[in-house]
Amino acid sequence: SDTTADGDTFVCQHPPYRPQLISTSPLVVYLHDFITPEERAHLHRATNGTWRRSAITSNTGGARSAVRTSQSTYIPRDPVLACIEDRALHFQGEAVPRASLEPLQLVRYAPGERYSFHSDWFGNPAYTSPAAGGNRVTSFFAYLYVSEDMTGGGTNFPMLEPKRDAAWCRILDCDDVYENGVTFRAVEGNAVFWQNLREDGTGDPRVIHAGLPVVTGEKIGMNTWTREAAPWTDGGDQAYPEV
Ligand SMILES: O=C(O)CCC(=O)C(=O)O
Ligand SMILES: [Fe+2]
Repeated sequence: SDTTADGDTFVCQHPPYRPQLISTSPLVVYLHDFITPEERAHLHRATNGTWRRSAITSNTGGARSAVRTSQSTYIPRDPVLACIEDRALHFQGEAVPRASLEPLQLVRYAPGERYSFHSDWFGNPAYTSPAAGGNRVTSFFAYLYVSEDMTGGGTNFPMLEPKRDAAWCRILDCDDVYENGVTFRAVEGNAVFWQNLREDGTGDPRVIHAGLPVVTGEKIGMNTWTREAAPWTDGGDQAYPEV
């Protein structure tokens, strides 16, 4: 067991999360119960007072933009974050070094806030040198907190083939029109995993997506990005990039 900054005793126990294949090309996998209630509660508490207006490196070089109107924060790595990192690395086969994980980024949306269509991979080579970490190979976006009254706030992938079987409607927005592709509902504890880069290392345009506007309530999510290179030091406090 280990102790977090707020004095909790925490034992890293990976939940029996359940994967569902959404698409093989591009690879998109939905993960049920990826973040435990205890982890979510801890992360929610730890964000208290640390939120700042979100920035975007890929489009604006770290500037604030109307494209992304949410608030973001980074929590220094603690036993809870390290446990989630272990899970994300394990999911990708253990060969991925921890130092290729960007510091986990939390993002919070109030009513009217959103992240317009974007790719998580960088199109600008200025951000993908080996020293900068290379490009973002994969993304996990996890729903950490969704208030009871939250409406809107899905994660939309317009290029993915929609699923029409009603069995999917618990996790996908089945009211959406066919042309909009796939919209994941924000369901606490669940996560979406996808591959950003094609085999040749170029960014895959089929995984563009948006955090749709939250209409009522509040949504908090978390990005876990795995980079091509491994510039981040293992453990310890690090300089957090503006992304
Ligand atoms: O809020 C969402 O649903 C998606 C957020 C996102 O795509 C990002 O932060 O890169
Ligand atoms: Fe994104």
